[in-house]
Amino acid sequence: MSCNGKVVMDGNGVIKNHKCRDSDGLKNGFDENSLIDKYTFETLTETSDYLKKLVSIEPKVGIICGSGLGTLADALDDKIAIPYEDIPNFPKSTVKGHAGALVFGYLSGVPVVCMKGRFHYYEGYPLWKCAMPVRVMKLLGVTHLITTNAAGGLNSNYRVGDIMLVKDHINLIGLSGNNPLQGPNDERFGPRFPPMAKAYDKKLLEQAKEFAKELGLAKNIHEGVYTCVGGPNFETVAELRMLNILGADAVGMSTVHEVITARHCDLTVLAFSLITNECKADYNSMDLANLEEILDVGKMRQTVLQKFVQKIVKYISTSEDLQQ
Ligand SMILES: O=P(O)(O)O[C@H]1O[C@H](CO)[C@@H](O)[C@H]1O
Ligand code: HPA
Repeated sequence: MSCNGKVVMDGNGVIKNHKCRDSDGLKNGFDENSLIDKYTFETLTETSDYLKKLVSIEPKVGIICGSGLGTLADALDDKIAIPYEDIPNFPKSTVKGHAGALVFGYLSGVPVVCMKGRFHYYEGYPLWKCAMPVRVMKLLGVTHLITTNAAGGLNSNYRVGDIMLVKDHINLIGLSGNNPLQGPNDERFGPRFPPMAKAYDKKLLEQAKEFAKELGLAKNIHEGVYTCVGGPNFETVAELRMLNILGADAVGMSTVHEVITARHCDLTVLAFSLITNECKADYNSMDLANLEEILDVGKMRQTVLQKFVQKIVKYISTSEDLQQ
């Protein structure tokens, strides 16, 4: 039975024509937008094998470029960029500020792969699809993930242009029952119940803080809690107040599902947010977040962030105790 866009229910409210109700399970007949992971290990191996044949670079570090941060990929030497639309099983980027290419190359002499453009839940992709490139990175041989984002600053000490190293997250979408790991678990990726209490590598975070100071960012560097909302609308004042109470320091619409997927398959993770707007939980505030401003802040910080990431990648490649 196929899914033709019209949902047909039986008398008990059970969907009859949905592909994911078929008996052939994970491999075939799955609805594209099912909440449950459809990419099998074999499907993702097909994707990584395609890339391995095309590119001889064997990346050690994966980098995900946040909104307005695509220029992180421009700093690579000997770049090879492959548009997402040419990669088997890859979704496509649909948001301004996210170019849509996988870029292989070298940073400080270290082989890396960059996602120049990520996938967001609000684009209509289920979380497992948003996060699938992380598993492809793992299959390519990546051991460390650096994931970046543009985020609104909830912490009243944060200013536009500051950088927040993510020390922890609140998975708002996950707590309400939507998680990229939902569905049957394939142990070849990782365990059924992965711990998430130490998702962000402490040593890498401390070192990144030192690098930020060396780059003159001592007053601009923070560590804090990131929370991911579904978007695409920015938050209401009441929602911002709630996020403050929950203990979040920055809010965005990405990253958390990538980190969960990365930790599930045992990648070491560093994440940072570029604070692109200050979230004022005040009905009289005239500051309303908008994409153009967010992208401008990315431009303003592009050179220093390229240097920052370069230093981190070099450290990863040389630090004995971070080797996996
Ligand atoms: O998280 P990244 O991809 O950096 O993008 C952030 O910026 C966009 C809002 O302008 C949202 O997509 C938000 O998540
Ligand atoms: N809210 C959600 N996502 C964001 C924001 C914000 O204020 N700024 C950048 N991404």
